[in-house]
Amino acid sequence: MNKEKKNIFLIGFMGAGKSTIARAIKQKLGYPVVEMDERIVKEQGMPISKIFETYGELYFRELETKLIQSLNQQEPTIVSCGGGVAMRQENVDCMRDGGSVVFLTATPQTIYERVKNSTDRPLLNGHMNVAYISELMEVRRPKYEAAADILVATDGKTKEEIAEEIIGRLEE
Ligand SMILES: Nc1ncnc2c1ncn2[C@@H]1O[C@H](COP(=O)(O)OP(=O)(O)O)[C@@H](O)[C@H]1O
Ligand SMILES: O=C(O)C1=C[C@@H](OP(=O)(O)O)[C@@H](O)[C@H](O)C1
Ligand SMILES: [Mg+2]
Repeated sequence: MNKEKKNIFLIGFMGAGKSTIARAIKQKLGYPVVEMDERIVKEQGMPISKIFETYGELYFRELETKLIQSLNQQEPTIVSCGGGVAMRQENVDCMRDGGSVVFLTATPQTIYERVKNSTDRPLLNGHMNVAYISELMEVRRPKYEAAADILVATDGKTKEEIAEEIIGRLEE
């Protein structure tokens, strides 16, 4: 692993497993995890859906940018990004400066199965179906791909398998 690039940023669509895999990598490497959504929820004192509802999406996006720019680079950290973080070039520049960027993928069907009961992903409110997930994923895919150092498919793999694959590929 490149010692200058200490952090591991997990990016990808909602439900790709960023939060889950961040914890699985922590189990293996012992690095602390920054869960971006969780930090923002704590700081704002309300769930993501409430932040969107009260202040709008742009406000949330600004909070994401501020947070990613403030991340402590002193010790290696695993960063579980929100699914929209890689859509802003300034966020991507910041991630690429501070670490390795890992794009987790899953098919729209897999994503749907993973998030269908979720009530705190406001972008999917009223659109909880495979067709919409597929459409939004295609819009976002070029940005995820451009931001990433490596791409790891997650369909049909356990979190431990995915974590090991990521660690192995980053060590190459
Ligand atoms: N590899 C996997 N296999 C099966 N279920 C998974 C896998 N990765 C994540 N999940 C499940 O999918 C849901 C969404 O995962 P999460 O980590 O919250 O995704 P993200 O942070 O990318 O939105 C959770 O219920 C999680 O347990
Ligand atoms: O893709 C997005 O734009 C978002 C993804 C969510 O995080 P997860 O990817 O962890 O669901 C959360 O940050 C917010 O609802 C917006
Ligand atoms: Mg998450």
